[in-house]
Amino acid sequence: MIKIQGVRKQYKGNLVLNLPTIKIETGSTVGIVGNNGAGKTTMFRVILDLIMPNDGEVLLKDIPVKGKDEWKSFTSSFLDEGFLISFLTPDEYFAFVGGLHKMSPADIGLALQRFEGIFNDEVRGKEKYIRDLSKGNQKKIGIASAFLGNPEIIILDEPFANLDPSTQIKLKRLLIEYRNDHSVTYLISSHDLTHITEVCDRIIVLEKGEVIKDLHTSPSTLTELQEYFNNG
Ligand SMILES: Nc1ncnc2c1ncn2[C@@H]1O[C@H](COP(=O)(O)OP(=O)(O)OP(=O)(O)O)[C@@H](O)[C@H]1O
Repeated sequence: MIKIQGVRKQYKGNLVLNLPTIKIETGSTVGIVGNNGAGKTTMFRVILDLIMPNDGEVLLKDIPVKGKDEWKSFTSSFLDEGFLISFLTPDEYFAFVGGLHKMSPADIGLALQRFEGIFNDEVRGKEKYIRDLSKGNQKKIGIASAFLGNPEIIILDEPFANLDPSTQIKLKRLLIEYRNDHSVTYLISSHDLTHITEVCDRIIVLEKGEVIKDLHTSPSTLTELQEYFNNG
């Protein structure tokens, strides 16, 4: 269970996030949508204790993220390329992240097998540094790394952005298949309403830091979201 309790974040007096109590059940897949500047990334950064809220708190499996470390062993994320180590090759980076989870090279290889289709022979076994890869391939490395170590909570900020259409479809399938095989809670932001409604069972719409809608996905959700953003 993820509990977000009255989180507010201000920058220079501007309130950019003003969340009510939000409870996210274990095993659910929650999509966060909203126009540019709505507060999606800020929300993820607060959840991951990368920035401090002015008010409120976040608990992951009842552990407050602020001041505790225990939640880090079951929570993983990829928000942006800043998470990568650009002077490593992809394999060196996977070894580094896998090492943090005490995974053997064989276990890392096994865990990455499900990403082979997504990597499309452009990521593993290459002697190129991450900094020299395309934005899309960098994103693939970050997303794949977030799945190392069997995390229980995975937070992905705009995972479909910068990926080619076939990779987006493969990623969508992978997210669903992984969820079917493992007990995982996802928090995923996206500007792609079709992908997000296909993958998520609950969708939260943010606007100027406020929750505008909190929907359980149904056959009418995509139309409802399209109408909402059409009128925005
Ligand atoms: N470090 C910062 N200093 C000042 N303002 C910030 C800072 N970080 C974020 N903001 C502001 O907070 C608001 C929310 O930004 P955030 O990046 O969370 O939005 P977002 O929904 O992720 O947007 P996008 O879809 O463009 O990625 C924006 O108005 C942004 O300018």
